[in-house]
Amino acid sequence: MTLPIERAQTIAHVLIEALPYIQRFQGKTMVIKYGGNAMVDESLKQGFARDIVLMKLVGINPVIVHGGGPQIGSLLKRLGKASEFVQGMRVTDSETMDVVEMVLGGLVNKEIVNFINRHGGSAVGLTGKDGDLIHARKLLLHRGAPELKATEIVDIGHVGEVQSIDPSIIHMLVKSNFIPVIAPIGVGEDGRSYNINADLVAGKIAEVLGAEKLLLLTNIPGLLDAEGKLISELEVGRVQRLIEDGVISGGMLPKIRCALDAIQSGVKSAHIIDGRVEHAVMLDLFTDTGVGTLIRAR
Ligand SMILES: Nc1ncnc2c1ncn2[C@@H]1O[C@H](COP(=O)(O)OP(=O)(O)O)[C@@H](O)[C@H]1O
Ligand SMILES: CC(=O)N[C@@H](CCC(=O)OP(=O)(O)O)C(=O)O
Repeated sequence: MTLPIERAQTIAHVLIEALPYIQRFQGKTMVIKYGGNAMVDESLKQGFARDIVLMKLVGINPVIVHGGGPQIGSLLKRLGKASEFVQGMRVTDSETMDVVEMVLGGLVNKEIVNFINRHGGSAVGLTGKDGDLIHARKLLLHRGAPELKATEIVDIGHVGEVQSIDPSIIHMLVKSNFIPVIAPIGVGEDGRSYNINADLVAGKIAEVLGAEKLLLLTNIPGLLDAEGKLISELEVGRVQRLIEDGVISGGMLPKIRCALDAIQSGVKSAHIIDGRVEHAVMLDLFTDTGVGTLIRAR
């Protein structure tokens, strides 16, 4: 079957327009955080898988870190357990930790791996335990006002923060043309598992790999201001005020913090984008300003 000439010309134009971006990003690493809220339906998941396979095919190295908060929440609910969050972090007792490991390291991780492989890629799923990838320590959250020296430490159980990353396994996989798909579970010095917010893991992995971009796919068009309008480029100096005024809250807090840390540590830019938009990854990659909120070093 041959394509009508107009259709073939359109395809040729699109490919030519993508060429400078492909040339610019060839050989570069992009860390993509695929949030649980962005994994909403089959066609979006397939579109995501296709974007990742295409990226790899044109010589860009995608490294995926995924979440799965809503998926953990729904299994907990079926087990009769409520989800509780403090500053965007899930309170994680031992029973919840088992569920987190099952859902993130098992169901969600393997679903993403499977989708990518079904679309022609070669994905390999890992948790932070595999290849000793993510070393974690217990996260101590402070509640209160530090300027009043009135902070109180809140214990939220088996929740971790990244202590260090050993990227050897990622380098090995990327060199052999595999696409790493990483679940945000870390291991402590005592061998215990820690539940880590996926944004924080993605940020640290982007730092350690010296990634070109950190893409954070979520379920909102980007960072919104007090009026609900999209902030298309975030000035770093504005962040503290937005947090103090309560404009940035909940799950957006770790996202903004990790994006800022990443760009301060050498990642060229971080983008918060709407994973519910079809081919969000391609749209961001192959346009100058991208879609959603751009955060970049000055
Ligand atoms: N200023 C803000 N702009 C956009 N979203 C915000 C803001 N403050 C809080 N949020 C919340 O953060 C959520 C995204 O974080 P989260 O639910 O953890 O997403 P994900 O599962 O994709 O990591 C948004 O859906 C929104 O409810
Ligand atoms: C400590 C903590 O909150 N961990 C998260 C890990 C998953 C995650 O981050 O998923 P999303 O990116 O889909 O929100 C959780 O248990 O929900």
